[in-house]
Formats: sequence, structure tokens, C-alpha cells
Amino acid sequence: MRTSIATVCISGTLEQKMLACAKAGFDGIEIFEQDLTVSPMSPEEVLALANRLGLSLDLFQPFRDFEGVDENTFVANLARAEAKFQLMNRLGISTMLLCSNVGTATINDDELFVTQIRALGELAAGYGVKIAYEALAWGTFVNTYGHSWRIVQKVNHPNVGLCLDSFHILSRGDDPAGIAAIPAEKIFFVQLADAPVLSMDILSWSRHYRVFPGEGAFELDAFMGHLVRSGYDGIVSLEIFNDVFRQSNVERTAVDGMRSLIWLQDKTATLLGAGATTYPLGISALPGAQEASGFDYAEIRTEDPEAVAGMLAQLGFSFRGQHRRKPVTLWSAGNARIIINTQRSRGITAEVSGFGIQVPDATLGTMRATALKAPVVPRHHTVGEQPLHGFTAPDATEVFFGTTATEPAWTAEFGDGSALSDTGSITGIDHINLAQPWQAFDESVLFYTSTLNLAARPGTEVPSPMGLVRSQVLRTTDGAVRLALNIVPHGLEGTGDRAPSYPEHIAVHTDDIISLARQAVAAGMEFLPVPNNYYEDLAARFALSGETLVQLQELNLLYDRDEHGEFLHFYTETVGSMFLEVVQRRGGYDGYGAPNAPVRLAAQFERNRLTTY
Ligand SMILES: O=C(O)c1ccc(O)c(O)c1
Ligand SMILES: [Mg+2]
Repeated sequence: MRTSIATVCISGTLEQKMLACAKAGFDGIEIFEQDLTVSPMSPEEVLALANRLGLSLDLFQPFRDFEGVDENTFVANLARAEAKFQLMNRLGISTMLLCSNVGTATINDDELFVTQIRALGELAAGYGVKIAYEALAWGTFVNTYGHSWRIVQKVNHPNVGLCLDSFHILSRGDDPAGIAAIPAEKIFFVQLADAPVLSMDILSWSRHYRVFPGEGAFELDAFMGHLVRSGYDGIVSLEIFNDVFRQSNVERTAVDGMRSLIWLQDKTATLLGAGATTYPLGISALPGAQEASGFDYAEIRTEDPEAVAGMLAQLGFSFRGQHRRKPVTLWSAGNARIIINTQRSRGITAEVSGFGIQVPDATLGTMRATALKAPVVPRHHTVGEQPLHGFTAPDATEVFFGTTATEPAWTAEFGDGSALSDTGSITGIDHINLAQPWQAFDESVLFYTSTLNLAARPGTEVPSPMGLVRSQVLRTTDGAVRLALNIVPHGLEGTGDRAPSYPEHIAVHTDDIISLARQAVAAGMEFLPVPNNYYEDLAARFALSGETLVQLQELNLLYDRDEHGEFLHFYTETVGSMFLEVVQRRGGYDGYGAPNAPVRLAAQFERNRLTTY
């Protein structure tokens, strides 16, 4: 499939944009007129740069407010178009995007639209230019692809065809199935954009909140399926108007976009099933997606290993020893393995720096992640050590693939390699919560869902004294691997990719949280204190026995319940920018105690302020 991206998607000068798009692997770009107008490069220089970079210049856009106008305006519009055709000839671009009129159309008459657009096509033909007509969702008279297609059919000119943009179609709740019936040769261009579900006017939604495929809520694989079935074999381009992308690192955003198209082709191939890749669009599938069976480990980087080790010991983790070559130690409890890493930890009190997941075939997982442009973490292993397959996520977390095993082979590299008999009641890692700098959030959602084959759940918002925290869970179907991503409030972003001022956590699960909490307290652990008001509210919301309430309050346990079961959990104190959570799921409870998250954030805020002052 030939891929392209509109220059409007990313930050920087036209030259920087072109370099980044070429480096990310796009075949071509759409030149957004504004980017050219403000550029010191002449059209000829832009063409020369594109040639040097191996980029095709696929589309010139947008040409606005043309059809449905009075005769005088029409004559002026044709003159305006002709100047752009001349410019396009200098750029060597042969397709122009014509947006349906949103501003100057005064006459609602399909016959007039047809006549005027046919005249435009005729003029364009003289310059070797083709017109791709796009129905903007907020077009004054033409705002559905069905309508634009009827007009294009009536225009009946070889130089006039359609531009299909997923946003304009799906934002209106329009059924894209009709695309499959459009003759492929009349689809001149295709633009893809995803978007989160938002309730606002479509223009604002489109201009500010579009995201790359896989980062929003549109069913773009189904959209692509209809396109593939039409027999279309042209360019598939990204056109994302997004305030964050336009101020983020240009190279990273371009890679994020490329990843989205690689992921979408694979999703579409899966949806279409056998024969998917034989359609002329030539979508490529990825090496097989695998369902992760669980966490291999979680890693904490710290220059104060004693503080972290102390907490683990209080929770009943066993010290499994030092790695025979690296400055890392292993602690385990049941299937929960936590690595304390003091390498490159200068200035880091403690942070959640990485994790591993177990898949049936780690090499296959690595091939898939590499195909999705996941940046490899360099790791050396010597003879007798397990090879490590790792990647750096956009939030700088290091993610590794391990092989499904109750006792991973790499644990033998620690201490004397013995598996200690377990005494505690911790059974495994339940979830890992990662703080996201605001500019990495959408990129992280796509990165983790695509490379680790996780599904994104609808997002939530958690009020806290520091601001509203946006939260989204990514998980396997069975919940064996769960990640919770939090966008940290403004001011706590920290520097670089990490969000160190906002605590992240590793949650472990147990079958008996009451005993575990008692043992931890007896071992000297202090939990995050929970205010009395919380327990009064619990008593009002749930018919809990007095005895249960006293027990919860005495141990600073939090409680939630849904139609499936119950959830009990507690939090440790924060060390650096990380803490631990212990959870017990009773029955089929599948959430994360969301109603309790504001209590936790407020308690941490109180606590940190008290210790700071
Ligand atoms: O928001 C707009 O004006 C606009 C312009 C060009 C497009 O292709 C589009 O989808 C929207
Ligand atoms: Mg568009």
C-alpha cells in the first residue's frame, strides 16, 4: 500500500516536515498550501527536495469554496484555480483536493454544482491536473460522501473524482459500506483520521482532535475493508489536525503516524481474512499477534535500593539474589517478579522503569514490534544468559518480551538460581500504572496496543488536588496483562520523556489481602492513610457490616464492588516517583477501584505536602 501524510499533521518548517516524513518511511506527502506559502523554498526547490528524499508529492490541498456560487464569483474562482494549477505544475503535483463549499455557496442546486465542477475539471485537464472532490462534514450544501459521489457521477469528467476522508464520513455516523460499490478509478484520493468520541460541533472536533488511526474510537479497519473491496489501489494518506501533534517532536510524530498505518493494514488484513492481501491495494499483514499470558516482571530503577527493597520485604517478597553480572537484584512473590536496578540511576530516587510480558514466542513478538517501528533497547547478554528482546516506549518505559513460563529461565542468572519456597500470599502482578507526559499520550496508546496486542478501554477522568488526571486502561482480553496510562496534570510533567513528578505504580494481587495487610503492618509498613470521610461514604453506598467497615478502616483498605464481585486494595507510601499497590479481586470484579482513585490522589497529595513542609 502506498502511504502518504499531509504536512499539516506535524510540526516544523516544510523542509523539516519533508525530512521527517521520508525518514519515517512514507512514500509521499500531501502539501498543505499554507506550508508552502510560508516556506522560503521555491516550488521547484520543494520538488527537488522531494526527489532527493524519494518522496512523491501526492496532493495539493485544500482548494476551498468553489461551487454553488453566483456567476461573478464563479469566474473569479476559476481564475484562482488556474493560478493554483500553474503552481501545481511547478511542484509536479497532479491531484488537487477540492473541499465542498463551506463559506461562499449561496445556491443550493446540484445541477449548478455539477456544471461548475465540470468546468473546473475541464480547466484542470489542460494542466494535467485531477480534482478530488471531498465532502466536508460541515459543508454548506454538500456534506456526505454519498452526495459528493452523486455529483462526481453527474460531472462525468475523467479529471474529476472523489476524495474520501474517514473523519468526515465517520464523524457524522455515516455508513462507509457504500464505498465498496464506488468504482475504484473514481476514488482519486483517500485520507484517514481517527478521533476520540467527543460531543462538540464537528468542525472543532475535526480541526483540533483528530488522531492517528488506532488512537481514537473510529472503526477504521472496517472503513479500510470497504475501501479494499472497492478495488482501490491508490494512495492512503493521513490527514490529522491535532493541536498536540503540531507542537510535538516532528520525527517522533511522523513515526507515530507511520506506525498507525502499519497497524491499520494488519487489522484490516485480519478483518478481511484469507485473500485480504490479494486485493490491488496491497495491504501488508504483520507477523502474528500473540495474546500475552502475563507479566514477566516489573523493574524499578533507583539510586536508593534499600528503600524499595524494604517495602518489598514488608509485603512478603523474597530476595532472590543479585544478577551475576549486572547491578540488579530480583525479588519475587508468587508470580510477581520485581527487579531493582541501580544502573543509570543517578538522580532517580525510584521510578517504574520497565516491565516484561510473557508471550508464547518472544522472537515473533520482537519481529512484530520491530515491524511497528518500536525502537530497540540495546542489551548485551553473554554466554549462558537469556537473550533479551526489548523496546523503548514513547514514555521511555523499557518493555521486554519473555516466554510464557511459571519460572522464567532468566531468573537462574540471579543469586544461586534457586527458586525459593513462597511464604507470602501475593500471587502475581495485577497491573502497572504509567504516567504519561501529555504530548506522549496518544502515541503511547497506539504503541502499547499495537506492539503488545492490547485493547484500549474507554478513558476516564479522575479529579485530584493537582488537576484532572486522564486515565486509560490497555489490556489483554482475559486481563492477564493490564496497563493503566495516566496523563499527568500540567506542571508535573517533569523533563524529557518521563513524568517523574507524578507517581507511577506496580499493583500486585493476592488471595488474602486482610492477612497480607496485617503481616505488612506487623513488619512495620505504613500504608497510605485513608481519611475517615471515605469510610462514612462507603457505609452509605454499600451495605457493609460494621465489622467489615472497622476492618477496612483499621487497615486503610479501600473497597469497591460491581455486579461481578468485590475489590479490596491498599497503597504503600511513595518512594521517589513510585509506590506499590496490593489488590484482591473477589468474584469476577474486573475494574481498578476507579471510585477510589480520587481518594488515593488526594491522600498522596496531603502526604507529600506534609513531608515536604
Ligand atoms: O478543516 C478543513 O478545512 C479541511 C481541509 C481539508 C481537508 O481535507 C479536510 O478534511 C478538512
Ligand atoms: Mg480531508
